[in-house]
Amino acid sequence: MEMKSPPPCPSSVTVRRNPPRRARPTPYSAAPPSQPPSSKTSSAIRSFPIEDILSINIPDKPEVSVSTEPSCSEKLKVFLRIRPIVTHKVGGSVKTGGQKNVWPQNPRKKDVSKVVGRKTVETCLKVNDEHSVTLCAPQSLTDVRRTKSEVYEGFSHVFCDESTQSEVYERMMNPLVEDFLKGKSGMLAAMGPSGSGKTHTVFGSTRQPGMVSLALRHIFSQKESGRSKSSRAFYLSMFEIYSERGKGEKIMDLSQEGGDLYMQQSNIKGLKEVINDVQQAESLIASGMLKRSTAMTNSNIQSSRSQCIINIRCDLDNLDEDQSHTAILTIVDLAGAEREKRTGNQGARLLESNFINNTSMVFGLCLRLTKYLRDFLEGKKRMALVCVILTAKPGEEDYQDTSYLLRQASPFMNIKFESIEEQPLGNKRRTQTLPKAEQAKRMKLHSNEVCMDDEVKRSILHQPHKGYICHACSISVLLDQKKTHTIGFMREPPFIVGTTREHNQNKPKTNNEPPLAGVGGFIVYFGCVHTGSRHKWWFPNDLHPMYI
Ligand SMILES: Nc1ncnc2c1ncn2[C@@H]1O[C@H](COP(=O)(O)OP(=O)(O)OP(=O)(O)O)[C@@H](O)[C@H]1O
Repeated sequence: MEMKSPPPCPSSVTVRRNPPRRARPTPYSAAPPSQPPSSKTSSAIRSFPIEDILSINIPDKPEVSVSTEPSCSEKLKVFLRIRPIVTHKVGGSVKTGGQKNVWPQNPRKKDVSKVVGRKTVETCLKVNDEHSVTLCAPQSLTDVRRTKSEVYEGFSHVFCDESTQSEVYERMMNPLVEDFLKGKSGMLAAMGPSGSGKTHTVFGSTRQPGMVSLALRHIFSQKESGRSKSSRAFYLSMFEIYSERGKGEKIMDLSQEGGDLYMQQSNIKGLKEVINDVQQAESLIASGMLKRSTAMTNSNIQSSRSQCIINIRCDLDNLDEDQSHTAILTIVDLAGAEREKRTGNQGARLLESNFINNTSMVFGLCLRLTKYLRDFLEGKKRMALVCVILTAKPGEEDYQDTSYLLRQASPFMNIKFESIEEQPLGNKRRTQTLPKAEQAKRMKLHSNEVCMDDEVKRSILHQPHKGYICHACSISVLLDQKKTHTIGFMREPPFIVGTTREHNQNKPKTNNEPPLAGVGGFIVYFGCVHTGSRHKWWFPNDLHPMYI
């Protein structure tokens, strides 16, 4: 009898790196009320690293009304752009990587190997479809470490190496700009390893303008067509965050006469904003690019050595409704993550690399925490769309960089956040349709805030420190069972939005500190971007522990 031979062993196994998973819900229970508050409680809260974020200068009064419509959940948009393989000669050998002002002829082959010049270059990244890629380990690694190929899926869109700037713009940037023109803020951040095409995507070149130029042209073409009743004024600023020899970080205004900037309460002071027309805006970008710190590294002939941030601000005045509103479109070109081994950086360059890697990592972490920190990441910008474009290098020798990027970004795909729709400018505020009982519960955090009706206001005035709920973001200050003591803040899912400071003075200094002479306590700071208010709340030590 003829024996059938078993099927050959696959040389590589496909692993789905980011299968759709349900996040475990955050436990919704507080510590037992009987448990006395300890220093442990306050220190746990104090370790929540958002002190800086909370000091964002939020305007006292919101500029637009916020509806009480149920919020809808939105996904962080993550795009992947694969750079074409470029070869250049370094010391007689052909290397893949970035080369200044050399535009490769994109090969038409969709195979995993690409013919560049006379040399065949293996690629490590294969596009499966619009939303997924397979990362294939090079032969050398599969032999030694039995490294498997991995599928990464869930991207909003994968741009292959042949994609043009205008294709990327249409799919990724255009929705952001359209929303921005309607008064919604948004952010695009480009992240990826050094030399992967972040700066190319964001700024491009004269022949291939990038997202910033295309967005400006789009914005000004709308402005000139004067299609709405609103009057709009646009402003543009460009600055970089860099580190000199790894010592601290500095901010530099990249406008022509701009110099060093400094932070004041998380606001950048002295940043110049210009704009009248698209030419002026583009010349600011061009001169900013010349000023930006760049250097030659092994990965990129003109590598960005700073995080560059461009803000396009739009002040909308609705002539009919006598309302004004500000929206900001932020575009971030992050410096590329670098592996020391690959860049061969030393001395000052190495210190710079450490700074870049650290800030990129922190940015990555912030994005992972977006579902919690989104409000703070956005600062005063409401209802922002956040997009990330990952740029990847597909060369065989780029495997490690690309693998790191995809692994780091994989959790981004699952980030969802609650978005609360703003009413479009010019619409009258919706009237409250909530049941009376519910309305009574909805007390405001500050007596001078707007989304509060008179009934609620009266109840607050009578109980000025009992606990309030913000309509828009449902951050609430909880009361204990007798409704006489504040025991914490919560939200859906519950989380603390504040930081604490020991406060043992007998006599409170402000109205927010209830006059409980002789009782020590601590203060919780928190902010609400929807109502535009910052709050400070005092907790006596002998009250119930807080929700964490
Ligand atoms: N899609 C693309 N098409 C053609 N050339 C590209 C593309 N992406 C990048 N390049 C070229 O590759 C080189 C490196 O790109 P770029 O400087 O944009 O990388 P980067 O990610 O910003 O690097 P760094 O983080 O070091 O600043 C440049 O010469 C750029 O022109």
